[in-house]
Amino acid sequence: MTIAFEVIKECKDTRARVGRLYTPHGVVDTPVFMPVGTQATVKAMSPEELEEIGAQIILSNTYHLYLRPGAEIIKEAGGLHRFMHWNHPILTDSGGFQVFSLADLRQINDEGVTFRSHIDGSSHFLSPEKATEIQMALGSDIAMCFDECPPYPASYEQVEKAVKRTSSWAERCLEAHRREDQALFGIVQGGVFRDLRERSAAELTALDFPGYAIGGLSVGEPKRLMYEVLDYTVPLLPASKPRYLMGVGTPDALLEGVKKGVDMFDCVLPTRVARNGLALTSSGKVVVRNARYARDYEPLDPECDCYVCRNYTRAYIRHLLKANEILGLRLTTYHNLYFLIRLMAKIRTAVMEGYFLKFAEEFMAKYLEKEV
Ligand SMILES: CN(C)CCSCc1cc(N)cc2c(=O)[nH]c(N)nc12
Repeated sequence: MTIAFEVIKECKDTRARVGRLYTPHGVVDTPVFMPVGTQATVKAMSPEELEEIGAQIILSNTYHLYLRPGAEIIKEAGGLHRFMHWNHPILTDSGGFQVFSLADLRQINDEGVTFRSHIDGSSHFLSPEKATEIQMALGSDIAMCFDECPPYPASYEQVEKAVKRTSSWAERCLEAHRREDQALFGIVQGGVFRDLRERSAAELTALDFPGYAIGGLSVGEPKRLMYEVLDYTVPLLPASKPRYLMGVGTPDALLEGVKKGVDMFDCVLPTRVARNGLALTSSGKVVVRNARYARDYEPLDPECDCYVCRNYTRAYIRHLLKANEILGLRLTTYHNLYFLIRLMAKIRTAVMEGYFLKFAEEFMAKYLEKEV
């Protein structure tokens, strides 16, 4: 069995649950936030710092690694874990989303997708089989099916077509998948249309994947619409298998997602906003680049016990960011990742000890009390 999941504790007044995901590279306590390492690195962080922060599993991308350095090089290097010196679980996204969002799309048909590389304009073709082969070469613990994620908004017909393709491509990925030590997760599509979500979930759960992602959300739709879709989509997925909400998210969305029964999350937010000098704190967002912090000798978050908040001030980090010093990016990224990973640990404790709903309400009251 490449992957096993067990529910440890269910919340009595919400769908939240604490679980444990057993993978070839270690155990993951869920709910879990997965830092994104698109090009085989979580930007500005070393693997040792990720371990220090408490990262359990990271994400990487088929599309990017196929284009550069190429799956062959990573395979020759002994696989993605050896290549990037990360000896814990890795999940790779299939490239479906990136091809649609990054590449210069040439053609998409039932066979696959022809596109021009966003790096050098060279022409490429990705199919369910190829995306699966690349992930087998990378050797991630969890591979994702090659799916079609429609934009938002999208017409019913467009989303229906994407559901049909996603289901047919999922079967082809399953057919092509040959690695015993790698789990393949299905991705449910269906946009914001309930009947299409039901159809996609039914067709994918019939294929009996070891885990399921909810795709097609966090693509620009209003948050309340995402929550509405989650309310009726999560119950369609088997309770005994992990549920992964792709591309989410912010502290409020993580809490809502956990409340609605989601186990796994990924988002570029904490690393991306760090590069714009924005820190996540227990009282809300701190845009530490702002002049108001020039003489602020407090830590990014006075309530945070991370290495950065114990040793550096807002004034210093603001100086580094304004001076375009690399350490500024590193310190802000380190803190933002720690903040989200620590939030997930607090959530798991709250579910285990039966006060999750109270914890969520108190956290949100404080987090949104002011845009600092
Ligand atoms: C670094 N990230 C941008 C990539 C990781 S998560 C990407 C991602 C995000 C979102 N929102 C939806 C989807 C989706 O529907 N399908 C796939 N395959 N990936 C998705």
